[in-house]
Amino acid sequence: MDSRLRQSLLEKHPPPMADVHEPLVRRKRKKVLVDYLVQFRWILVIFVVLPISSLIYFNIFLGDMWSAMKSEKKRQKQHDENVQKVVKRLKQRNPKKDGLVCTARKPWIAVGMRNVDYKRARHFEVDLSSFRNILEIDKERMVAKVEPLVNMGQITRATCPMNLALAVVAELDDLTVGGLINGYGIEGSSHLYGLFSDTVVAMEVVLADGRVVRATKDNEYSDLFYGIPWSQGTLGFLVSAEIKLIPIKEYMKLTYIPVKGSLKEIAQAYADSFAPRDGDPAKVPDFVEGMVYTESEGVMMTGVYASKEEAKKKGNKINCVGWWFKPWFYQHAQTALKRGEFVEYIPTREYYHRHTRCLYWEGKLILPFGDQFWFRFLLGWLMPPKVSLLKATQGEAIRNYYHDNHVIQDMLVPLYKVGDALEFVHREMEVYPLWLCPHRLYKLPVKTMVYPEPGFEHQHRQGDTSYAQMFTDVGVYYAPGAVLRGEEFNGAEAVHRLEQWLIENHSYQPQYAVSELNEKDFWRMFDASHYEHCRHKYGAVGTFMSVYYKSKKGRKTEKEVQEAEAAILEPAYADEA
Ligand SMILES: NC(=O)C1=CN([C@@H]2O[C@H](COP(=O)(O)OP(=O)(O)OC[C@H]3O[C@@H](n4cnc5c(N)ncnc54)[C@H](OP(=O)(O)O)[C@@H]3O)[C@@H](O)[C@H]2O)C=CC1
Ligand SMILES: C=C(/C=C/[C@@H](C)[C@H]1CC[C@H]2C3=CC=C4C[C@@H](O)CC[C@]4(C)[C@H]3CC[C@]12C)C(C)C
Repeated sequence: MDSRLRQSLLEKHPPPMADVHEPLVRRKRKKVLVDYLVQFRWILVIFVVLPISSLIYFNIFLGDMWSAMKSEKKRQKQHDENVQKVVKRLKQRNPKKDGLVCTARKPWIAVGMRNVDYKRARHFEVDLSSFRNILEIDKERMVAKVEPLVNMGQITRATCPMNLALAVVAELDDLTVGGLINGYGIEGSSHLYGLFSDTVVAMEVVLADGRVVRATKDNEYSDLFYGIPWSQGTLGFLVSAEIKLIPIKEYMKLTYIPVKGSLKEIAQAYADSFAPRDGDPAKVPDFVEGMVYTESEGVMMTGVYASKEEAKKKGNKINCVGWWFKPWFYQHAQTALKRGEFVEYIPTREYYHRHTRCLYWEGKLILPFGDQFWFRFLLGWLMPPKVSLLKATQGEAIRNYYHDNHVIQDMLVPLYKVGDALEFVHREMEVYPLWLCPHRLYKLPVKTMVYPEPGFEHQHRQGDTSYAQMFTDVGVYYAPGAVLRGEEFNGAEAVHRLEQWLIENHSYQPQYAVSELNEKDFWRMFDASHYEHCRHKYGAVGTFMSVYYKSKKGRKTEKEVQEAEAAILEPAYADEA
């Protein structure tokens, strides 16, 4: 059918949403200045962002080396002194005139997408910038004790040479332990270990009244321990965390499995790649991720740790994906669609950070020729641009462009609903590639902000166990099909529909993303009961901002700031004060 005729028919008789499997047909959109700013952003990126990024990376590298050279005892001593500075700073706050408390980390430095508007309104900052040391690597307890600003690049550099790693190593080098615990963190090992916060053994927290406590699963602060993940730093300041380590080997033996079929079939092949239907644990890989390239093509990747002896055996292919001139990882994986299934050995640390160089596939939009051979060879060593510098140089126009004409969202959905989620995204957004990464969602002794579906354990669905439901992060990052075709797209509306879909399907959206949720819907998605219990019990109300206030999109008005500050006066809170 002629596309104009189809469009006018669709406008006159819009089909009911639930039946539509085809993406919506939309009107053409006129190009405006910001389209050109985005199109030619590469000029600024090449001449300003990339050179400064590499200087910053080098500087940070020297800082990490400097920190590593200090003795463990010295690092611990400095840590204790810095904790006392946090306590002192909190005590300086005058609740009558100072704003509510948050960290002093600048909005553009954080990796997330939300605008962090609460740091642009009245607030009281506590500087945690000196908390960037690995305090101890305890090989006997298999635990790493680290400060919250330790990042993923730093930790893998320290642990991989010892054949150890955090059980969940979030992918981008710049992600910090503090952000991953107070928010969410995930990687291809989360089908075994859960989210980043599930791998934490103990947290050292400074509470609103200046008390310093160590919370674990089973001590008197266990409620705080379970309350902190997803709380966005609204219960207290995390000043160190003890995190589970696992033994690893030098290489990841990675199998690339091409899949062709409908989105539902791709979802099934993805589930089969890591959750064997017969439940045989020997068939569960150490690592897994899926990439969906079109509505009918995907590649599933499963990894198993391998020793260097095995990797170097004759006939095995070693691929050092971390070299600057190598093809971008998502494009390399895509070749499986033409080549068929193949296996290769990737050095483990390079594997952990495989999407860093091209920021998943977002790098393609920022530097359209960044994936070309000549660029990779000549300038690839400068990649990636630092997310913080991209944010610092993007200006209001590009920032809004990303909200209106781009999607950066994750949908955390039960595994058996992945097919539905893929169809939803295809229909509403047509974003490709999509990232699939499974994670366990544990049944905990308390109902935390995110929790498995009630009664899931009686359904015996693929991937589930009696103690955890298998979920999947469907990562939706890139320009939607409509935008690529020059058609109209309303990012805010699309995100709103996505969030409603998530709520209706017992699914979650990480709070680093831009959200359109109002307060009522926020608390329909997340459970408030345990969080509120901790807010009251640990005196956070009236000192720390609330998690919805932090997650809410848009500049804060003076009225909103005052309301947030006045929360302590509300009767429910006043009783406890
Ligand atoms: N692979 C993955 O898992 C990925 C995860 N992400 C997301 O990025 C975020 C991490 O980004 P990053 O820049 O490291 O973190 P951020 O600085 O963005 O911190 C995230 C939140 O955690 C709070 N927070 C951070 N440190 C502390 C602390 N020591 N004590 C109390 N609260 C704290 C921050 O509070 P405040 O606002 O007061 O500063 C903020 O609300 C995560 O939340 C994650 O969702 C993004 C990409 C990939
Ligand atoms: C959640 C995951 C990964 C997410 C990444 C793909 C995104 C996380 C933060 C994103 C970005 C932040 C700020 C930006 C500045 C803009 O001017 C351009 C885009 C971007 C670089 C943007 C790009 C995507 C992210 C890196 C995991 C769980 C997979």
